[in-house]
Amino acid sequence: MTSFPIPARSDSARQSLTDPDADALFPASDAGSDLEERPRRRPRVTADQLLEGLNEPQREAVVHEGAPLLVVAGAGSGKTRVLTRRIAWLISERKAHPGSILAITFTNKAAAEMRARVEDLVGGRAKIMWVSTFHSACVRILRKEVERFGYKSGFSIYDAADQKRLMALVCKDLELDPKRYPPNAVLHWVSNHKNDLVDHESAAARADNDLERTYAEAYSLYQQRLKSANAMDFDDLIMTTVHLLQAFPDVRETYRRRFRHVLVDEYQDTNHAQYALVRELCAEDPSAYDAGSDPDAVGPAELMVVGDADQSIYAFRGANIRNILDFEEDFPQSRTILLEQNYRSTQNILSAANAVISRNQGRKPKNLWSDQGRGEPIVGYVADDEHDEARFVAKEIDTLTDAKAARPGDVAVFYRTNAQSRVFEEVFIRTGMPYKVVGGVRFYERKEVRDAIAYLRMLANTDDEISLRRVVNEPKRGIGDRAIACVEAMARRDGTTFFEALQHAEDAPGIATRSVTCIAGFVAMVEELQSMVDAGERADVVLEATLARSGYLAALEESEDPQDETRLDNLAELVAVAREFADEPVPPPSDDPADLTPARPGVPEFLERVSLVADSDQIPDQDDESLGVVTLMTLHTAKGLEFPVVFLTGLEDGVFPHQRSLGDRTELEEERRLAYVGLTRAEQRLYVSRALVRSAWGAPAHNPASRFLDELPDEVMDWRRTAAEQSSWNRSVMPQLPTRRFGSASAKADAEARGQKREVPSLSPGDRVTHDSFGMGTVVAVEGAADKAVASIDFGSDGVKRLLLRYAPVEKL
Ligand SMILES: Nc1ncnc2c1ncn2[C@@H]1O[C@H](COP(=O)(O)OP(=O)(O)OP(=O)(O)O)[C@@H](O)[C@H]1O
Ligand SMILES: [Mg+2]
Repeated sequence: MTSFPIPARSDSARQSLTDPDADALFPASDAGSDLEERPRRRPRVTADQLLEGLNEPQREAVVHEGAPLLVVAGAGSGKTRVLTRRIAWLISERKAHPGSILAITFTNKAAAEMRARVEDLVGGRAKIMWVSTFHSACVRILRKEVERFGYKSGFSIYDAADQKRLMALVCKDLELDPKRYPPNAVLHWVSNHKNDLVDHESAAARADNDLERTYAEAYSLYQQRLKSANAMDFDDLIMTTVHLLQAFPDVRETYRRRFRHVLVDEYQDTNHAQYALVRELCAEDPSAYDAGSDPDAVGPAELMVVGDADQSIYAFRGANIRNILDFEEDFPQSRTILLEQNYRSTQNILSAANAVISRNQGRKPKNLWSDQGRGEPIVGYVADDEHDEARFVAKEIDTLTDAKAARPGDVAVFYRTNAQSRVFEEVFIRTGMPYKVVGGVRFYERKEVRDAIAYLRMLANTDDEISLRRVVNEPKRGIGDRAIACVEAMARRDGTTFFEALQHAEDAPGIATRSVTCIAGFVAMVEELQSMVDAGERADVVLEATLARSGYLAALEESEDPQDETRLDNLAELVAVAREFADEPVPPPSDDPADLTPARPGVPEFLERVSLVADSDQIPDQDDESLGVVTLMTLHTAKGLEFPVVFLTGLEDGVFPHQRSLGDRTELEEERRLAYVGLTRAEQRLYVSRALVRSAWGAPAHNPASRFLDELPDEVMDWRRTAAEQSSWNRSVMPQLPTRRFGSASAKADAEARGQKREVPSLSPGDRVTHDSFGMGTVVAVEGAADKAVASIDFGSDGVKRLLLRYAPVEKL
C-alpha cells in the first residue's frame, strides 16, 4: 500500500478576525515556549480585559442583554470583532454554557478563526459551542433529527456537480428538450424555490404556465431521486431544517432550549430560508422579553446579528438585502447599534470606497471615518493589455518586498471572475513570486478527488446512487454499461436500490456471466470496506484501504500519463487531509443531552467536513514567521478579509462591472457593492488597474474604463500611467471607443489615446513584416478579414503578439 506523507501545517491566518489585543491579554509565559512553566488553565479574563481595545458603541454591543440586537456598520468597523468578543463575554461574564451558543459565520474558515479567538480568551471550554456556517449547523441538526422525515441519518450531501448530474438524469427521464429546458436553468429555478422555502408540492400548485409546470415536474422528480439516494443538496439542508423545526414542536423546543444565544455575522447575505431558520430558533414572540415571565418557560434566545447592507453581494444566490433593512420591523423590540469608526483602512482608501458606494440609490448614508491619517495615495495604472497589467502587479509587489514595505503574504490580488487568474499565475511563475489561487478548479472538484470521495460516500450510504454509479467501474473492472443497465432494470422492477440489485446481479435478466463475476468482486470489496466504516475506523485508514483495495492507486501508478502522477499527489493530499481530521482532538463529552458533537472522527464526519468546504476555506494561512504567499481570488471570496496591500484589477466596463450587469440597475448596484467590498479590504495600500486591450474568447476586446474607476476622487489618486501615456503600439491599436458617459478624466484620456484609422495590410502566414516598436517579425497566423483581421506575429525575443491590423503600425516587407 502506498503510504502518504503529511504536509506541514501552517499557522494563524491573516484574516480580519485576527485580534492582536487578544494576544496582549496573555503574556508570553502562556504562549508556550517553556512547557514546564506553562499553566494548565488559562487565567480567567477579567471583564475589563474583555472590553479592552473596544470603543464605546462596540462595548455596548458586547454587554447588551435581552432584546434582539442589530449592529449595522460599514466595512472594517469591528463588527466581527464585536461578535467574537461578545461570545467570550457571554461565557466569561454572563456564565452562559458554551453549548448554549450558536454563532453563524459565512465560511468554515471564519468559523474556525472565531472559535480559536474565543478559546484564546476563555479557554478550552469554548470548544463545545457551535460556531459554524448555516449549512454545517443544519447538517448537525439533521443528522440527529431527519429520520422523522424519512431520511437516514447518514445522508449524502450533493454538491453543485452532483446536482447537475442528477438534474441531467431527471431531465432525460422526463424527455425534456435540453435547449428549451437546460438542466442548469431548471436547477437554478429549483434552488430559488428552496431558498424561498417553497417545496416541490407548493411549487407545482403555484405553477400557472407550461414552463413552470414542467419545471415543477422536474423539481418533484429531482426530490424523489434525491430522497431515494438518501441525499440532500445544499439548499435542502437549510429548507429541510426549517421545515423540521416547523413541523415538530418538540424538536423546535429542544433547540430553543439549547441555543440561548444566537449570533449571525454577515447578516446582509442571508436568504429567506436562513432568515426563517433564525426566527424559528429564536422564537418569535417578543412579549416573552417581559421580566416577570414564567421562569420555566423558554423565553426567546438572545439574538445578535451584524452586517452591512452595502456589502450584500449574493443576491444571485437568493440573499435578500431586506433581511437587514427590515430587522427593526421583524423584531419590533430590537435595538440597533451603529459603528462609525473604521480601524482597517487609511482615510484615502475609505474616501475611495465611499465615493463609489455613495452612488447607489436608496441606501442609508454612513459616516465612516478613520483616524489613521490619509495614508498612501491610491495607485492607478492603465495597462496595455492583461499581460502588462499582471507584470505591473508583479513588479510592484517586488518593489514593496525589496523595500521591506510588505511581504508577499500581505498582498492580495482581486479580480471579478476566476478566469482572470491565469495571466497572473503565468507572470508569477515566471518571476518566482510565491502565490496561491483561491477558487477556480478547486481541489475537491478534481476528478480523482471526487472519485475518492464518491467511494467514501458510497461506503457510508449505499443508497447514494450517484456516487455508486460513479465508482462502480472506476477503475475499469469489467462492469460495462450493458451490465449496469440490466441491474438497473431489475432494481426498478423489484423496487430495490441499485446496490441491493448489485448484490444479486446473477438474477438480472440478460446479464453476461462475466459481468456477474466482476460485480460479485466489487460487492465483496464494498462490503469489506463498509465493515470498517461501520466499526468507526478513522477516515484516513478507510480512505487508504479503499484506494488500495479498489485498484484505484494501482491503475494510476501503472499509467504512463504524466497527469496521473499529479493525481497521485492529489490523493496523497486528500489522505493527509483525512489524517489531520482524524487527529483533531475530540471535544470532551458534555453533559448536555442535546449536544451533537460527533464522538469520533470517522468517515461520515469526514465526509461532512469535505462536503461543506467552500472556496474561501482555501485562503492560505500566513505564518507570521515566513514571508507567506500572495493570495489571488475573486472579489466574492474576499468578503470579511483584510490585507495590508490590495490590487483591484480588471477595472473595465464589461469586466467589472460585469457585462451582464451593464443594462440593469439592480445588478449594477450589486456590482457596485462588490467594488465597495473589494476596496475596503485594503489596510494601507490600494492599487487599481485596467487593461486597454484584453483577450476575450481569443479575440482582443477594447473595454472602456470601469465607471467605478471614474468615480474615484482625483485627490486620492496617483496615476502611475494613464491611457494617454501608452506605448506607441497601443496608441495605434486602440480602436474608436464608444462615446463615454460624461466626459470624465479617463474618458478624455481614452479619447486622446485613440489612433488614426489606416489601411489594413493584407497578410498571410509566413510573411515578413516590420513593426514600429517590435521591429522585424514573421506572421504566424491571421484570423478574420478586412477591418477585423487579427494577425499573430512572432517578434523573436519580444514573443508572439496578436495585433488588430487595422490599427497596428505594421508594414509588409
Ligand atoms: N476598537 C478597535 N480598536 C482597534 N482595532 C479594532 C477595533 N475594532 C476593530 N478593530 C480591527 O479593525 C479591523 C476590522 O475589524 P472587523 O474585521 O471586525 O470589521 P468588520 O466590521 O467585521 O469588517 P467587514 O465589514 O469587512 O466584515 C480588524 O483588524 C480588527 O481587529
Ligand atoms: Mg466582518
